[in-house]
This record gives sequence, structure tokens and C-alpha cells, in this order.
Amino acid sequence: MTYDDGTEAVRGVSLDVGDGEFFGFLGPNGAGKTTTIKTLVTLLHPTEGSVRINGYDTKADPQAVRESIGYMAQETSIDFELTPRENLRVACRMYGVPTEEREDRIEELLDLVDLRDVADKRAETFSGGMQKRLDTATVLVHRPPVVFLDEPTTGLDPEARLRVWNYFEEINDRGTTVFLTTQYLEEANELCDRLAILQDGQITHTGTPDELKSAIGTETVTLTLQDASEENQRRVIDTVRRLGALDAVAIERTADGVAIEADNARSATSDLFTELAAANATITDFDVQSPTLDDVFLTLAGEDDVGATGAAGDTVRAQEVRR
Ligand SMILES: Nc1ncnc2c1ncn2[C@@H]1O[C@H](COP(=O)(O)OP(=O)(O)OP(=O)(O)O)[C@@H](O)[C@H]1O
Repeated sequence: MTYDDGTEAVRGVSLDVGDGEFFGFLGPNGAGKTTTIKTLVTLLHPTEGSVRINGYDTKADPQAVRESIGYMAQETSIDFELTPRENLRVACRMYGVPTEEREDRIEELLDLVDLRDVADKRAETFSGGMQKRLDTATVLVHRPPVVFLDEPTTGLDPEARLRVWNYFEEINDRGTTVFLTTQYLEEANELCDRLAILQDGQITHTGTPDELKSAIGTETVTLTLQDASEENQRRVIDTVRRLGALDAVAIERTADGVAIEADNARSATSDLFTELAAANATITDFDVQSPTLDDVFLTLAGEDDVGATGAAGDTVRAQEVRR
């Protein structure tokens, strides 16, 4: 997708999202997420290629696409002059919700986004979070089979975010396909069945959150040693290096032990302990940390020295080994 000024915002994106999936679209600012979502919802036309939503081609049949989706843009679409109830009535009319279903639908949505108490107050007096919640409700009035949500929880406080997450999960459980962009990795991790990571207009990775974490991130096992003298730490490090079962990427001395970063730290832990026991190194505590989506993101952003230890503040970065 190339803008009129020549900016090539999205290049060669190929995506297949299945019925009922909760799909997350992640990427740094300017990666092209909004451009992609606007192309999917018919607001932009792809310079090359085609898009089919619910079986309809976005170029040949944009109206049919629009009627079968819900789209929540980053900018709010609510009318601030109107109350939540009035905004929802307008949305019902716009999306052609059958008249006899409208009032029930509106009441359900008011409860969902917790705006019943202010249902008849003008939205201009609302906080940003309340406006966002109302916006969420308006795009769902026609119970579309697919919803596109462009950073839907930005500006919401944690409690409101949880409430909205629950609703997204609920509509997804009922069979609605959800396509979500978010800046919150925790949100993607919590909600999405599958993710695509977009960088510089191209998809670099797709997979489940767990697949991405294990493909890109590493695990870290942090050992607390009874004897954390430098000599003993070096003995443990030598033992770890010799251990074929552990695919260590980095080994560091910490304030009270040793931290080992490895692709397979968790599964190699018992072999590690057997070997350390044989070397008379007494472990008083240990912790295994799995990679997070933050690690994945930082790794992709070129920060390859993340998650090296669980004891960041006390780490002595004296001994680091990278293959
Ligand atoms: N109307 C436009 N005309 C020209 N270039 C644009 C236009 N809109 C966006 N771009 C450019 O296209 C690229 C992708 O922008 P886009 O808004 O799709 O990214 P994004 O991943 O959604 O970022 P953000 O998270 O900041 O919203 C950026 O380089 C942006 O500057």
C-alpha cells in the first residue's frame, strides 16, 4: 500500500485469518498497522493485491464488506453532542439493526461498558476512558461476524481494560472473529490465538504467542548458590559450559549465584542440577523465567541483551559468554 506522497507503508503483507480466530497485529509505531487495518475495512485501496473479508472482495463489493464488519478506529467515532443511548441508537440505525432488537441490544451494551449510570448524559463531559468504552459499544451493535479493533484499549484504566477484554473474549467465544492491533504486549498475549508482527511494512513473524516467545526469546534459569564466592561461581559456570544438554546463550555471575540464558533452560534444569550436585555446588534457590512478548519485541528491535537475568539490580556482568 503506497500513499499518494510515495510512502510505501505496507509491502507484500499476506494474511489469512480463520473464522472465529482472535488475531493480533503487533508492530512498533509507524510499522503500518493502521494502514493495513484501513485497507482491510475498505477505507484504503491496496495499490497491489486483493483483500477478501467474509467472502467479499473489498474492491468489488466494499458495501457488503462494511455491513459485515465492525471497525473501531484509533480516533473515536462517537458524537460528543449525544448521550451514550443516543449514540448507540444512531449506530443501530446506521448498521440496520432490526428495530425490535435495538433497545435490548443497547441496554446490554450499556451494561457491558459500564455506562448505564450516565446513559443519558452528553458524551462531551466524559473522560477519555468513558468515551473509548462508548466507542467500543457502538461498533458492536450489529453483532458483526468480524471486528477490527485498532488499539481499542488505549487510554483505558486497568479495570476498564479488563472489562473490555472480557467482552472481546465473550464475543470471540460466541464465534466473532477479532482482528486487533495493540500497543500492549500483555493484551496480545492474553487475548490472541495467533499474532503477526509487522515491521517496516512487512510481516516478519506469525504464530501463537507461545510460538513467538520460544522462537525468538530465550529462557533464563537463575541459581542462588550457598557459596557465592567468585571461585565457586566460576566452577558452576565451567560445569554449565560442559553440560551438553543445555544450549546456553549467555552465562553471568550474579550477586548471589549464576544466571544462565538458554533456549532450553527449563527442560534442561534437571540435568543441570544432577551435574551441579556431582560438582558439589549447593543450590539454595532457583528460578526459571520464560521469555515474554516484551523480550520478543526488544529482540526484534535489536536489543539482544534482554532477559539475561532475573536479578537485574544485583547482576555482576563480569562473565558473559555468547555463541
Ligand atoms: N496518509 C498518509 N500519507 C502518507 N504517509 C502516511 C499516511 N498515513 C501513514 N503514513 C505513513 O505510513 C507508515 C505507516 O503508518 P501507520 O499509521 O500505518 O503505522 P502504525 O503501525 O499504525 O503506527 P502507529 O502505531 O503509530 O499508529 C508511516 O511511515 C506513516 O508515516
